[in-house]
Amino acid sequence: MNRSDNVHDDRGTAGQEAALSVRNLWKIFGKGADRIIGTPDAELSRAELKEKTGCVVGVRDVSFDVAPGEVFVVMGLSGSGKSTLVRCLTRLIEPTAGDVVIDGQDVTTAGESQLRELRRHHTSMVFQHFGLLPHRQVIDNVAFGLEVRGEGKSDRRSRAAEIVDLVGLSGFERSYPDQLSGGMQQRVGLARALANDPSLLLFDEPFSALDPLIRRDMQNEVIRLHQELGKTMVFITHDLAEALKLGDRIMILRDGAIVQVGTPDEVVARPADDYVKDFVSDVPRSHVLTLKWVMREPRPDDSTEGPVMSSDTIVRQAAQAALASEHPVRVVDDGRLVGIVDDDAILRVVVAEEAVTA
Ligand SMILES: Nc1ncnc2c1ncn2[C@@H]1O[C@H](COP(=O)(O)OP(=O)(O)OP(=O)(O)O)[C@@H](O)[C@H]1O
Repeated sequence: MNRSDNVHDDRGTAGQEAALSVRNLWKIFGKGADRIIGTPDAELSRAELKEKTGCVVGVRDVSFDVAPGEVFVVMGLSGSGKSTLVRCLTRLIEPTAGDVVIDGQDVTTAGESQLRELRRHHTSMVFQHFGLLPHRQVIDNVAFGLEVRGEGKSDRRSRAAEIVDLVGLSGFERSYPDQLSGGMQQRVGLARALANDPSLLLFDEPFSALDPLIRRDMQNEVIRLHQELGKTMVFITHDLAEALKLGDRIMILRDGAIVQVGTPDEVVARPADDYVKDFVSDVPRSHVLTLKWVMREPRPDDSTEGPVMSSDTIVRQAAQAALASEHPVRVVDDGRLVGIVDDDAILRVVVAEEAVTA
């Protein structure tokens, strides 16, 4: 397939070098997998291919770019290929075909030592099951990556202490993992991932095993850390609410292939197909949609006295002022009138949502 044909969405990197660039990535599990790509068998569905060859498609011809500082969420049902994809990025799983470039370095052709350097210095991963070393105190778990990298004890301890503080674990430096709650253990996981100052953080369903309230705290923690540190993040989840909360963009996978890539409001407003529509059907739309999706063209007879808002205002935030005014909202971007929002456009979103949640 022509490469440019398969780049679903590269707006995230317009005009700048991507932090992560993935092209035509495939992972097929099973014997003879590398002989399938490029043949008609590669076009078979996952079930058909398994039936015919015994091989299983984990990731199917996936291409995307992630911009520096972007939070890119990969979402899909169980078995859609999320974990396989994220593991292929640093070759914890060897891709069957395709290219991965991180910070300008070609991962797919990297030799052993380059790969080690990339894993130690450029990327870090946060796992669902924490992966902490049980016989080490928090401080030494956090410092572990620095130790592997060969840094001296006092340097790595002082760096680890900084990061422990950053993730809100001061006072627990000397605790062992089993003395901590699940949420706190995952804070250690986060701290360990941040300790080597990676440019790319990979999260594989990190909060799926946590209670809902702790999970919300941890999501807020990721948002805070992202605001403070500006790291590029690829975040895997099967939870749409989490995806919408964290993602600058969301990529939805089914059977290993991309179904849609878009901003949260795009995915909710224009689901690419019934699979995505199903996912977003019970999302509170007023919390996600912006005025851009509900405004209409201005007309010469429109009132000029309505409240002024930008097109990226969330409908829920606009609703009160919009409905309180006798005049429709004037949507103004960069000093230019780009649309009008009538009360009924707001009500359609809010009322439809009440019907869903009732
Ligand atoms: N080592 C393997 N050998 C064979 N098939 C595998 C292997 N690992 C994964 N698969 C298959 O690849 C597909 C994608 O699996 P993957 O674990 O990446 O999905 P996922 O979206 O991460 O699912 P989950 O949310 O359940 O973790 C599945 O059909 C899975 O059975």
